[in-house]
Amino acid sequence: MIELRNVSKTFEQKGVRVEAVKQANIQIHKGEIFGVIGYSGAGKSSLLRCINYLEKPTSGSIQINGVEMSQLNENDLRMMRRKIGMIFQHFNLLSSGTVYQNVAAPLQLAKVPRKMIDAKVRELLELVGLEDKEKSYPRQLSGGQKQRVAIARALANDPEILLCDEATSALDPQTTESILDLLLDINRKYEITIVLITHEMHVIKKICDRVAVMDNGRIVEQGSVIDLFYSPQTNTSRKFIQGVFDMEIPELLLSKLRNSGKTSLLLRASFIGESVTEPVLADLTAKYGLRPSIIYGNITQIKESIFGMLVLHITGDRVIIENGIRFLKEQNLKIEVIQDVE
Ligand SMILES: Nc1ncnc2c1ncn2[C@@H]1O[C@H](COP(=O)(O)OP(=O)(O)OP(=O)(O)O)[C@@H](O)[C@H]1O
Repeated sequence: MIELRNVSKTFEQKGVRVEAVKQANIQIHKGEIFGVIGYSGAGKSSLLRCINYLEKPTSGSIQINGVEMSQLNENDLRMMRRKIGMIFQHFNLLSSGTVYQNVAAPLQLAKVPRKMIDAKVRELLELVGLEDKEKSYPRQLSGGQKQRVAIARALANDPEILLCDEATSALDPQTTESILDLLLDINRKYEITIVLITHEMHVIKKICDRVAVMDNGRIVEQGSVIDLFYSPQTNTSRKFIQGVFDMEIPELLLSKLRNSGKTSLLLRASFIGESVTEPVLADLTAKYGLRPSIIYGNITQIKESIFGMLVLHITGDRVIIENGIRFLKEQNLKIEVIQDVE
C-alpha cells in the first residue's frame, strides 16, 4: 500500500549538498508494522517525512494506495495527509491546549460536528488510557502520557497509516514498553499500517514485522525481522543485533580456549521457534562423541517468534567436527564458525 521507488532526497544548504536518502526502494504492506533502523544521520527522518510529503523527494516515486503523491495538488495532499497520522519524539503537543483540545484539534480542522468530536475524543482518550486527564495541560503530564495524547491526536481522523518518528526515544525503558504495547494494540485493533523509525533494535524486535536497515542514506538490507536476526547480511545489521545480544567474547577467555594440538572452534548456533537445543547437543555428543561447552546463550522473543543463540566451543578431530556441524545444520540450526581458536 506504500511504495517507494528510487526515492532520493538531497538537501542543499549554503552550497553544501547532503544526500540524506539515496535511491530507496521499499514496499510496505497494509496492516504491517514496518521499521527503519539506522544510526544518527543515516537519513531515517528524511525518508519518513518523504512518505507524507512533509519533505518532497528530490527524485523517485511514492505511491500510497496506488496514488502517486507527486501528482496531488495542495488540497488533495491535505486530504491524503488526513489518512496519515504522525507522532514525534518530542510529542509536538499544543502547550496552551488541554488534553481534550489537543485531541479535538484535527477534528475541528476537518470541520467534524461538535457532538461527533466529543464522542471521538472520549473514545480515543479511553483507548490510550487517559480518560481522567482530559482537562490537564501537557506540562502537567509525564513523557509517556504526552506521547499517549499525541497518539490519540494522530488517530483522530481514523488514519490508515501511522508514521512514528523516534516515538519512544525520549522515554525511559518501562514507558517505552507501554507505548510499544499501545502501538501494537492499535495496529491489531484498527489494522493501521505503522511505519516507525528508530535507532534501537529493541523497538524493532518487539513490534515490527519487517525492517529496513539504513546506513549513510542507503537502505543496505531489508526483510523480515526474524530473518535479519537469523541471517544478517551487513555489518550495520550485525552491530544493531549486538545491541540486543551482547556476545563479544572476552579476550581473556579466548586465550584460555587456545589449546594445543586439537582443532578448537567457536561456533554460533542460531535457532528459530521451538527447536529445543539441549537434546540436539546431547545427540551431538551421543552420535559424534563431541562435547561442546556453552560459552554464551540467549533466548528472546521477536514479536511472536522465539529466537535463540548459543556460542559453543568445540574441540576434537576436524573431520568429526565437520560432520557434527552438518548434523546441527540438519536440525535446523544456523551454524557459523566465529573463530578458529586453534
Ligand atoms: N532540512 C535539512 N536541511 C539540510 N540538511 C538536512 C535537513 N534535514 C536533514 N538533513 C541532513 O540529512 C542527513 C540525514 O538526516 P536525518 O535527520 O534524516 O537522519 P536520521 O537518521 O533521522 O538522524 P537522527 O536520528 O539523528 O534524526 C543529515 O546529514 C542531516 O544533517
